[in-house]
Amino acid sequence: MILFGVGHGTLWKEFMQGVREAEPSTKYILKTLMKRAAKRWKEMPEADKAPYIQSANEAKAKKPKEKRKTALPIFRSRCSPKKLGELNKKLTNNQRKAIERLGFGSLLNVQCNMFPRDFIWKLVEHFNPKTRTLEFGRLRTYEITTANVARALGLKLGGFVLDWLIRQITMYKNRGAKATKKAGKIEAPGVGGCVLLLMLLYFDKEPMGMTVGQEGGPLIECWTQQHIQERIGKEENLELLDPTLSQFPQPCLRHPVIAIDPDREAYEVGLPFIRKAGVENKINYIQSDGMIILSNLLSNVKSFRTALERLEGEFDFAFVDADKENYINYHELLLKLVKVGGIIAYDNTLWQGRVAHSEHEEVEDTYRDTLRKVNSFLASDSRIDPLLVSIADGLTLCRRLR
Ligand SMILES: C[S@@+](CC[C@H](N)C(=O)[O-])C[C@H]1O[C@@H](n2cnc3c(N)ncnc32)[C@H](O)[C@@H]1O
Repeated sequence: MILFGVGHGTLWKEFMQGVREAEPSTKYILKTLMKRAAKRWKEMPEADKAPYIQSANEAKAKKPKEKRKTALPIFRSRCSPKKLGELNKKLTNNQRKAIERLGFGSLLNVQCNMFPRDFIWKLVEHFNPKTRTLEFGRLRTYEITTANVARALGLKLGGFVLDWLIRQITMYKNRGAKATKKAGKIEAPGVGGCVLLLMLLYFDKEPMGMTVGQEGGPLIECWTQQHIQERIGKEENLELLDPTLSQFPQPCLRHPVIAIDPDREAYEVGLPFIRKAGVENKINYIQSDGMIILSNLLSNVKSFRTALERLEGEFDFAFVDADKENYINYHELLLKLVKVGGIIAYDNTLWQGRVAHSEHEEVEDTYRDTLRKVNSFLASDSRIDPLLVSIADGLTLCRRLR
């Protein structure tokens, strides 16, 4: 919208005042008013525009633009139907024919220019590359076959695409979905392969009343952005969107157990005991970096919004036993997620007694200083009532006061 592109707050105010005075009983919707204001701006002689532009520029110079806080993406992917669509538009006829001859003609007709990252990430989390199935608890599993892939992408054979996808997701899971630092910036972990495919196949197997692609044509040619939005909307209505919540029986919804660790094997060490205790269905393991997940739970990322509404201030207890350098950062996020009166526990706060060594005593590990800082920070934080319990390696229990 031109009007706001140049920042004419003053013009808008004047315009609104004029509308209110001249048409006091008219109720316009904002969009209509904005269109009218934009038209007026367009028709205004340049000389009349000048003072508005000047005042907008002055206001801009006075107020430095605040950096928009966006949540860290959960994962990076090079899979982009939008870019593919843009590329397709630039192809010559000969190039298109060559692509068709190679058997990839359906990719020239890709309809979905949308990549719902959170949703796809959840499907990646639920995809078991060993069994080639999307697993949502024991009762909902969908096997992905090469024939499914071939149909979804309109290929003669889907084996190589599926093998590639499985290899990439296996690597992502084995590597540990850990954020990396590049040029001082935290980067979300990357997943290779055609991950969009997982979503199209899942929709095909769980259409939730939609008939897109049921004629049998390539799914990639059938699913448009509108279809995808509608289908995801249905998932939201059924409260299935967030697997964090969907896997729990109703009475546990308010208090799910979320276990975060980038190392799946570490989680699998405990799994037999979890199974023996019969509580596997109450634990949602997320293979990822703690900071990424906690900050996303508190962000406005669309599909996490449901989780936020339910989870902010809803946790009774949090246990932190990883990534000591981030304890203080976790603390800030956990103070939002854990309810007032709830407990946040930090492990290893005595660090085998080394935190009590004198300042000048030589020690060969960096965690001593880190944990000393953590201990002083917690001891002086008025939002909590901390208690350092001298069991095992030291466990600090913090009760949230406000
Ligand atoms: C000391 S072990 C935890 C042991 C577990 N709490 C227990 O008592 O059996 C530390 C774990 O933290 C995990 N970890 C390391 N960095 C992490 C991070 N950034 N986010 C989440 N977990 C992380 C490691 O993979 C490792 O499994």
